[in-house]
Amino acid sequence: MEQPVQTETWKARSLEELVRILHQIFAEDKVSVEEVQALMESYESNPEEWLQYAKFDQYRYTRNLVDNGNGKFNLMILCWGEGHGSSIHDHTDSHCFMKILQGNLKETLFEWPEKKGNGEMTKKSERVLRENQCAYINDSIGLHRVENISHTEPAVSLHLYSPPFDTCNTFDQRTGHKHKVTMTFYSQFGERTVCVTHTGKSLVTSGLWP
Ligand SMILES: N[C@@H](CS(=O)O)C(=O)O
Ligand SMILES: [Fe+2]
Repeated sequence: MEQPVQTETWKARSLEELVRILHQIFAEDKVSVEEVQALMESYESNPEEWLQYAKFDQYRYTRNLVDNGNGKFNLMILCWGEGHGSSIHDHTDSHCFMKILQGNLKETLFEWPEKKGNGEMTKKSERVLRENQCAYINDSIGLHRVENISHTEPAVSLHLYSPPFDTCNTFDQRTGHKHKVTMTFYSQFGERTVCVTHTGKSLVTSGLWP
């Protein structure tokens, strides 16, 4: 992704329109991070448009696929119950955009641990993302953990990953040790998915749960 000479300013008036413009943008050879971020921020969250994808779990955050971006990106809605959060993780060399559709999410940034490190991970910064804000992260910026710290309000976020990926690393905050994990979808296109392995074992995994 690169910065073009001129960045177009789009306004997405609905989730459907947002998806349509994203397809247009990602059909080009070069995609501007700033353009995608501004476009995602321009969409004013309307729950009527995304409620069909927002499926919550009582215990952990869920990942719900909205669109597979013609193979170029994955667009998904993440549902965070009160107190739900992710482990510290990377993004497998992809670009990650995260827009808040409802509530607030706290994002804590961490430095990559030393190769031979064996100690507490270094916190770089933290911030609270509010409704309609769109954040961006990639592996060169660092690692993060995302949390809904509210005890009373659920939170919903819209994530775009390009290129799509389904494995990443989670990190132990005390030791910096990493662990490769596979992520799955709790639902796809509004339908609940049940993941079954070749041995018939049902995978309860969906997100990067601590
Ligand atoms: N990257 C995480 C969500 S987050 O905590 O940024 C995921 O795709 O599950
Ligand atoms: Fe993330």
